[in-house]
Amino acid sequence: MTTDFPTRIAYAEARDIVDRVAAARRMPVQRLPLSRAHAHVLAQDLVATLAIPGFDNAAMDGFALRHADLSTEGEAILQLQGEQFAGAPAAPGIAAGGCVRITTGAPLPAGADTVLMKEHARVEGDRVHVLQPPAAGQHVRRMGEDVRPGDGLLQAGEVLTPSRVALAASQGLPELDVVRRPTVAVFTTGDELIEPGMPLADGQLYNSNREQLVGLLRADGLDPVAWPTLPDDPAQVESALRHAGEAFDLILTCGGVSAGEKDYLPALLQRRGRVHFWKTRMKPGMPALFADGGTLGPALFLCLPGNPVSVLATYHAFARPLLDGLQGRAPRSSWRARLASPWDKRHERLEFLRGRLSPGDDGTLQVEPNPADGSHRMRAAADSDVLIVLEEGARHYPPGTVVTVLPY
Ligand SMILES: Nc1nc2c(c(=O)[nH]1)N[C@H]1C(S)=C(S)[C@@H](COP(=O)(O)OP(=O)(O)OC[C@H]3O[C@@H](n4cnc5c(N)ncnc54)[C@H](O)[C@@H]3O)O[C@H]1N2
Ligand code: MOO
Repeated sequence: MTTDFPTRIAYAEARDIVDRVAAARRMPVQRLPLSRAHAHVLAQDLVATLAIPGFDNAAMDGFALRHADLSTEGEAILQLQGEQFAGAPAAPGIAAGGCVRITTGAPLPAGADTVLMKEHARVEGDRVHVLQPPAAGQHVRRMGEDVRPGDGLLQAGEVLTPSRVALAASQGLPELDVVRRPTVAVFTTGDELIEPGMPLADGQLYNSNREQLVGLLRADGLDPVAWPTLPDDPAQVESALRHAGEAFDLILTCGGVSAGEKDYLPALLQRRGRVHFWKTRMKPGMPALFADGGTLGPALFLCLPGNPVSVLATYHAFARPLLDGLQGRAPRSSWRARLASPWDKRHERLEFLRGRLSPGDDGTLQVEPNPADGSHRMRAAADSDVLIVLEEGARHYPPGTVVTVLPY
């Protein structure tokens, strides 16, 4: 069969296509209050306007003093001249030989340069005995030592972790420009599928991929909508996908994308959509198909194979990079580990094995491949915590080989 789209391509080629399409379909920017901006991809650079700390202040509860007053031989005794609490403007100043009671975060009174911890002092009336003299400048947090005005703080493309949202809050910003998250519709397909909780007849099995996909998407900060399972009926498949294709940014399907008599998705997307690629030289997940919706609507369609482990692998191989690209997310870090056991591939294709990560005796990460490598072996996926990426080409992997791992 001749096709007008790439097929049986290398994973790197498929990823290039995904990345290119995603970049051309970047999601719009929206301004959100901080409390709703969490976990979004930032769409602006953030430059500091405020110094943090905004003023010299105490790092400990105790007494603000002038270090020069401690230079006498023997135990210094200072005159208590007042109090300085957090939230009040800095006290006017300390006279020679004096000190001011101060709490953590309170501005340092003019002239003071050091804080004596409460535990290192003994107070008798208005006299403060210095039991353990602090070093010059000790327990003082200097204005601007963390952030200076003009510093670059955050960059577009970074994910807003709680610490980053907090950093924006510390600059007094009530809102941030973030990338709108893609809306995602999830479809499972196949007459054999039954929802958990319903009785199972001969030849049927429970739908496990829906929960898997919804969980993967939620863990990536998305809010997917799972549609009822599509029956193996081309008219119903077309109708449902057309409705979803008009309403969502991305349609994720699983099953019905291979060569079976009831695999209707490839023909439908060739007829009504524009296929970017179908079939990649990888295992599992070979039949995955990626397309523009065309007359099915403006959505992108990523059709994953039905086998549960293929869903896991293709989510990481294609869906996550696509979602990252649509949101302009900065590249994720790549993790590597040493194979704890040898592995021989039975083919040259790129392979995503399941494995369990553990710290090795020498402190480097080790990964133990799970021998149950069939794409229906869900239990092996549940017993594991990473996908092990074995590149296309090489087949023999001795123990100790450094491999890329994708944690899940
Ligand atoms: N002649 C060929 N046969 C197959 C090929 C091929 O190239 N030529 N590819 C094989 C590969 S590789 C895969 S992967 C599967 C993928 O097929 P489909 O995407 O069409 O998926 P289905 O046939 O619908 O389902 C496969 C398998 O997964 C089970 N399944 C489906 N959905 C769910 C779900 N939601 N929850 C749990 N399990 C599900 C389904 O019952 C099947 O057992 O095709 C090979 N065949
Ligand atoms: O490539 Mo299919 O996704 O293994 O069983």
